[in-house]
Amino acid sequence: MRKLVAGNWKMYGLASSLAEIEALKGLTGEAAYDIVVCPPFTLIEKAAERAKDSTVAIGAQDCHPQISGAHTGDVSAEMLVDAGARFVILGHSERRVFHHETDAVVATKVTAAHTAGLTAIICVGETRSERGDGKAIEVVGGQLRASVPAGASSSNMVIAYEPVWSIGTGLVPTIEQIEEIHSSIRQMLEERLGEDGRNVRILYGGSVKASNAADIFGAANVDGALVGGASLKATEFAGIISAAA
Ligand SMILES: O=C(CO)COP(=O)(O)O
Repeated sequence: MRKLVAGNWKMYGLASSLAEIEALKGLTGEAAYDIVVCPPFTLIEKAAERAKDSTVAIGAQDCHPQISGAHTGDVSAEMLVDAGARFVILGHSERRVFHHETDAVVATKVTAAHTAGLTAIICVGETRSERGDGKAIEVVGGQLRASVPAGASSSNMVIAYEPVWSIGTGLVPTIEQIEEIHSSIRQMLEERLGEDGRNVRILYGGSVKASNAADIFGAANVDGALVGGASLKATEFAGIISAAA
């Protein structure tokens, strides 16, 4: 499967950071992979202009479940499309923790994203204590079943497995642990979507760097990466992308 490497800039990035996108455009000659950059809302339109006519796609990091309304400070999926986004990250653990987003809320947002024509990157992942209790597969399975709405398919959904304990910590699961979870996600997708479940890309996220990307991409059922910190530096991110070729 063609790999997808997505960068999640989180709450980092000013207009001056857009030079990173120029650097990535130079990489896309062979295009053996898809590249997505998800800057903060404020940079989406400018980022989309910079990425125009290249294979770098732009994504957002959240959207509101409704198409419009009296929701001060929120941004709808339709607005993201209007600004030039094609992807949106939904259900990231930082949204689940700091904004109390439940699986049900995530599912509603995914439906809103699909209605607007966006591809949703749906994040799931266990905490350190859940893994310690031997519940990683159960937790990830529960999140997946409840966060993926009707109408989701391989053409409008990507799954990102991001163990919470690995995000920003430098701790990375073993390849066996990654394969175990990714294969259970694949199985659930096939149960849910039939044959199309085989075509859904499953990304790994959590402390991915240029130095560990090749090993991670070599794991079974790993179809790319969702990269936080290392996506902020073009040379490091380019190293990760090259490992996907
Ligand atoms: O949360 C992440 C991507 O969404 C991962 O972050 P890091 O790559 O910084 O660990």
